[in-house]
Amino acid sequence: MAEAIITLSNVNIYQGNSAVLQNVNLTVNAGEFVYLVGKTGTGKSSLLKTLYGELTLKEGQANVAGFSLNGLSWKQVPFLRRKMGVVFQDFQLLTDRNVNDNLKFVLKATGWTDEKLMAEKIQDVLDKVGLKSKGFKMPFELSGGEQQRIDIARALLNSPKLILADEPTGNLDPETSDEIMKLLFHISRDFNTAVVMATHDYIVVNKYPARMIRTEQNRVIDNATIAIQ
Ligand SMILES: Nc1ncnc2c1ncn2[C@@H]1O[C@H](COP(=O)(O)OP(=O)(O)OP(=O)(O)O)[C@@H](O)[C@H]1O
Repeated sequence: MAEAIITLSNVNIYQGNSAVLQNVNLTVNAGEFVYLVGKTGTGKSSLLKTLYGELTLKEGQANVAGFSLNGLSWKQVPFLRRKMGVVFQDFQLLTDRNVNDNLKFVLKATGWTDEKLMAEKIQDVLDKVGLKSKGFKMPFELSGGEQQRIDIARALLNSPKLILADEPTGNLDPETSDEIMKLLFHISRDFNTAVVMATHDYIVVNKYPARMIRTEQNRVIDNATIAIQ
């Protein structure tokens, strides 16, 4: 049987007192690639924030990467985050240190101490994103696409079962978007990592078809089609 990485049952998501999404039922399995689409303000980010513990789950049952979100305390959130990688459109590397040291900073912050193991892990993730030779580059020496790859490498540091990506191609030209999409599909397929990617980029969605869920009128619609958008 497929391993479920995300299971939401009868989940209601709020921003303040307003209900953004109601009665969300969703299962995402290991290695699955899922687009999250929907008009602006319909709750894509709120759903992702619930999944990574930024928005507290108030109603319903949720399990993400082996963690129950029911009654999850703020203290436990960092442990949940270590089980997933989160990729943002506007992630900034620390500008005062090279790529290796940026990645090492994240490893140390998530409890790694062994210098040799950290160096090996950094090489491993840079290799996975095709940037093995760029470890000594400073952030300003990297293109936008390379910076986004480093962000994906960062997300891979703790060998996550799940990657949540919020508009990862939002700032990129079409050719670079292609590279990032190929990389995300490769990660999902070859490392059995589930990827949930929020996007407005229908060129990308058309070119790289996958399961699609859509936020609309306080609901999440599974197996959505593009035509209705
Ligand atoms: N921090 C917040 N406090 C109060 N309301 C919020 C907050 N963040 C979002 N909202 C509201 O929640 C609703 C859903 O917003 P959300 O950001 O999840 O939508 P989205 O689909 O991700 O939009 P976009 O495509 O523009 O990123 C909107 O009505 C928004 O105004």
